[in-house]
Amino acid sequence: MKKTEVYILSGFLGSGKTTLLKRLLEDERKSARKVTVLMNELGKVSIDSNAVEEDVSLKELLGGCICCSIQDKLEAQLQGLLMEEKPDVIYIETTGAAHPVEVLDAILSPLFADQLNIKGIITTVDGTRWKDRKSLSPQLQQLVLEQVRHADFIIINKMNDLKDSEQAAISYEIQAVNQTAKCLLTNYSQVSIEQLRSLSVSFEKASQRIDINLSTFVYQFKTAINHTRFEEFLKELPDTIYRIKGYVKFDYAVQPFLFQFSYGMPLYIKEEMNLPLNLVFIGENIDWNRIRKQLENIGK
Ligand SMILES: Nc1nc2c(ncn2[C@@H]2O[C@H](COP(=O)(O)OP(=O)(O)OP(=O)(O)O)[C@@H](O)[C@H]2O)c(=O)[nH]1
Repeated sequence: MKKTEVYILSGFLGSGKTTLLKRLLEDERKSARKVTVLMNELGKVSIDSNAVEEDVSLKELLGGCICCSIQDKLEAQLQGLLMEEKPDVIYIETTGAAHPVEVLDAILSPLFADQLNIKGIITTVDGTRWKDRKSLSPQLQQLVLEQVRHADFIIINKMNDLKDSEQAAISYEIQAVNQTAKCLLTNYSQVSIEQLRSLSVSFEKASQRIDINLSTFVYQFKTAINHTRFEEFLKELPDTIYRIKGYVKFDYAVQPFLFQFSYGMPLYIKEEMNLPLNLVFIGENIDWNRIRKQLENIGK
């Protein structure tokens, strides 16, 4: 089955995400790909949705940030989308206040993780804002840093507003924060879809690499497992596994459990339906082959 490409557009408020989206949609119009845009804004009314022409399917998630309050809604919407529209590509424009790891977490539902090819996180940076970022609150400074740190492609925008020496200093600083991402200095998010599609750091490939920032991994248990052995496995996990979610079945119960794991804390909720026993992992610099072997041992 052909997987749907997903691009997450991240970046601080006003850094050029919508400008980038418009540009990419122009490019997509020349291709025959079926495109869907998921737009997430904090307010109840969308401001940017008129950036998208009528022939592109647009789903809006209003009234909250993908990563916090409307995660379930997003999951339902994505599921509907994949079943009914089967797009070739989905662009997700996040609010400028979203943390990229949380956004990734929100779209990686164990229900359809194996239908998506998450190509990566593209972060736009306003060059002047970056230069003056010390004037932001510590929390926002941290957010801007995280958006850069977890990106696979970084677009440093508003270059013309900066002197040559400032441009050099900013790109040096940004590359020091994230050494693996491709970095481009531009005006008005001038980047082509070909440049993005060539993103070598597709998350699928990432699961085989260990020198990368953030990567994901999906594992499916074929049978019910021993709960104690599973708990032992969790205790030994590296603390750079930020998140696991999915469904597990234990040998003492007929029904499966919805399993959630973050910051070392497991949570199990009884599930009435039998669902595929997919587990989705998100982590940083993880040897997923090792994790896979450990899981295979539990399943024996
Ligand atoms: N001078 C200059 N302005 C730019 C550039 N890129 C984008 N802008 C302008 O900056 C403003 C914000 O750009 P958007 O693309 O809406 O930014 P955004 O990240 O989607 O903003 P939010 O939706 O608020 O998070 C708009 O007025 C753009 O026209 C650039 O390279 N140079």
